[in-house]
Amino acid sequence: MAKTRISELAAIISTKTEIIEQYLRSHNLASPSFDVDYVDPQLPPDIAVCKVTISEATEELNSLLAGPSAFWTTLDTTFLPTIHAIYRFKLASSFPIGGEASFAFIASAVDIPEPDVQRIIRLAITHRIFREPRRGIVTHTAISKAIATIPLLQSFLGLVTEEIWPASTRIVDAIEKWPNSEEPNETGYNLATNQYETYFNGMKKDPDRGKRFADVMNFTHAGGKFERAGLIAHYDWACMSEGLVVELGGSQGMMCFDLARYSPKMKCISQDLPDVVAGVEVPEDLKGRVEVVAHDFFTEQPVKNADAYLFRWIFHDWSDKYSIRILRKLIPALKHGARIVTGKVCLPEPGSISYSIERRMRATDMVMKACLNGRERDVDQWAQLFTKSDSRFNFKGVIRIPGSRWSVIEVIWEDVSV
Ligand SMILES: C[S@@+](CC[C@H](N)C(=O)[O-])C[C@H]1O[C@@H](n2cnc3c(N)ncnc32)[C@H](O)[C@@H]1O
Repeated sequence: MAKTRISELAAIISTKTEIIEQYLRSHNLASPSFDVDYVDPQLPPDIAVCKVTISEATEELNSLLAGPSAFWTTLDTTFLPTIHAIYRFKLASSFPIGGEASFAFIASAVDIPEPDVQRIIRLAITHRIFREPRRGIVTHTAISKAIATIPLLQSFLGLVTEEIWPASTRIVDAIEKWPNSEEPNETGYNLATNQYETYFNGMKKDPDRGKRFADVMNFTHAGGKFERAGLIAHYDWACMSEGLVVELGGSQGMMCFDLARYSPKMKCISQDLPDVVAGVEVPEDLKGRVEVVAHDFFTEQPVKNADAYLFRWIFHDWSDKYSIRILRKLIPALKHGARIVTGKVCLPEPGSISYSIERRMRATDMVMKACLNGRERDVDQWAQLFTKSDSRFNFKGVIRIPGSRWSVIEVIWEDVSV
C-alpha cells in the first residue's frame, strides 16, 4: 500500500531528527531542551536546514491531523496577549534565573494583582515559557531566561506587541477606508493609535520608541550569516575596496562599521534621521574612515560621487510613490557606474521555495502594509521600481543569499551623457 502523507511526514521528521542528533552527539553538544542552562548551538548550514525541514513537516502534520475544521477553531488568539503581558510587566526579570518564586512574590515585584500574574504565567507555561515544578512555585525555562537576559530581545517583543500587533488588528479597516493607498499615514497603525502622523515621524517625538526601534534593527539584522555578514559575503565589495560607500537610512551605523572592518581601506558614511544618529560614537578603530551623519533621504543627497549607495531594509518601508522620490533625490549625486545596492527580501515565485521561508517574507510584506503602507517586492517589481524612477538606473538583478530569506538587489547608474 502506498505510504500516506502523514506517514511520509513522520518519516521525514524521523530521518532529519536523526541527522541532527548524530551531529550533536559527534560534537558533544547538548540535545535541545527547555532547561534553563540550555544554549542553542550554532549549526552548520547543512544541519540547520534539517531544522527547517522538520519544522515544516511537523506543521503540515499538525494541520493534517487537526482536520479542516479544527485548523480554524484551534487558532490561538491568546499567545500575543500573553507575550505582551510578559514584556510589559517584565515578568521574566521579576525573579532570578536559576531561582524560584511564588505567584505572590512575582505579583508584588511587578505590582500586578496576583490572580492576573497567575493566569498569565500558567498560560505561558503551556507554551514552555516558565515552569511550575511545585504548585504555586515558578522557575525559568531556557525560553523565559532568553527574555530576561537579552535586552535586545525584550525590545523586539516590545515592538511586536506594542506596535506591529495593534497595527495588524486594524489592517483590514485601513484597506477598506483607504483602498490602494500609498500614503504612509493611512495605515492600520494610524487607526490603532488614533494619530495620523507617519510611523517614523511619530517615532521622532518619542525617544523611547526610537531607541527600541534602533535596538530591534541591531538585533534582527545582527543575524550574522543571514544579514550584515550575508550582505558583505555575497556582494562584490572588492571592486570598491578603496572607495566610498554611503548607506542611507543606516540606523546607528552598524552595517558601515562591519563593512569598513571587512574592507580596511574603504570609507563609509552612514546616514539616518538626526534623532537616530544623535550621540552615536564611531568605534575607535574606525575613526577617520567611517562617519555617522544626519541626512533625510527625501532631500538631495549631499555626498556626491560615491562608488556605492547602500539601502538596507529601506524600500520595503515605502510604497512605490515614496521609494521613487527617495531614488530621485539620489540622482544628482550619482556618477556614471555608481552602484545602488539594496539588501532586502525579494519575494519568490509563489510556491517555489519552502512555505516557511516564503511565509516569513510574505509576513513582513503584511507588517509593512500594516505600519507604513510599504511592501515587499518580487524581482519584476524591483526592476519596475528602478526603471520607473529613471531609465538610467540599470537593473542588474538579484543575488539570493543562500540559506536565508535575504537578497542583494544590484543596480548600476549608467549616464553616458557625462
Ligand atoms: C527598517 S529601518 C532599517 C535600518 C538599517 N538600514 C538596517 O537595516 O538595520 C529603516 C531606517 O530608515 C530610517 N529612516 C526613516 N525615514 C528616513 C528619512 N526620511 N531619511 C533617512 N532615514 C530615514 C529609520 O530611522 C530607520 O533607521
